[in-house]
Amino acid sequence: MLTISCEEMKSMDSYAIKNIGIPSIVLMENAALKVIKNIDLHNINSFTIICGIGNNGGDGLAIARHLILEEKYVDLFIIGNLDKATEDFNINLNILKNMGMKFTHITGEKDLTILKESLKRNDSTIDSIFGIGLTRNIEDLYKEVISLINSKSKNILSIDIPSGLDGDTGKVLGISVKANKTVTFHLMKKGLLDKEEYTGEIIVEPIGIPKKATDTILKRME
Ligand SMILES: NC(=O)C1=CN([C@@H]2O[C@H](COP(=O)(O)OP(=O)(O)OC[C@H]3O[C@@H](n4cnc5c(N)ncnc54)[C@H](O)[C@@H]3O)[C@@H](O)[C@H]2O)[C@@H](O)CC1
Ligand SMILES: [K+]
Repeated sequence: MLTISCEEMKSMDSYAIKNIGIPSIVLMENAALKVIKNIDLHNINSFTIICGIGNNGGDGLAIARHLILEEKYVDLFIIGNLDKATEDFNINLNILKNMGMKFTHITGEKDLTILKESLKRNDSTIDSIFGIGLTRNIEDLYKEVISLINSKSKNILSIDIPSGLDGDTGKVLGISVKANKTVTFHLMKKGLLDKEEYTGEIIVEPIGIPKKATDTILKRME
């Protein structure tokens, strides 16, 4: 099976956006719908969704929106500096705000208590903290959040990459989510191979990046 690096994924993303003209928000929406497709909506009715402030978090916000439209119960948590959020994250956060969706911004211990209760109560946890943008060891509040996710969740679904796993080497950067299932976008990432303990079942879902983008980048990086 073809596996790619985070760098190659970023290049394919940006080729599709810049050279082919697919708006990045379209790719994000496609990604969200592919995750929804892999959720058993007949048996899972309540979700705790934890979002970072990058595009992995943006995926989580779009997923939250579609679950709400499916009349599911969603507790939404965001961790990170909202002033540094990406454009696509903000588009999806703005939509949720306009829909009247409340969220807990995790900034301290009291928010961790709210998170813990949510994780214990709900059927499923969706990990949308970090994807291919994880660059360094996870520390502090992020570490506490991931530890709670691992210890209190009934079932964990990771978006693109279990948060904490290096997408290229598979190394655990301080701590990593231990998912039951990971839905990764476009192509298999090198770092997910043989990491069952952290990825759980891996599902690879195309998100609308044309073959021309993939082939161009693979040729460039030969
Ligand atoms: N149009 C697109 O670009 C698409 C992107 N997608 C999603 O976007 C993800 C990549 O998004 P980003 O590149 O924004 O990055 P991430 O969302 O993976 O990372 C978020 C942010 O975390 C910060 N960070 C990294 N390591 C950290 C650490 N140890 N502690 C605290 N903060 C840390 C980084 O500054 C980064 O901005 C993919 O994994 C995928 O889920 C998908 O929606 C497909 C489309
Ligand atoms: K993730």
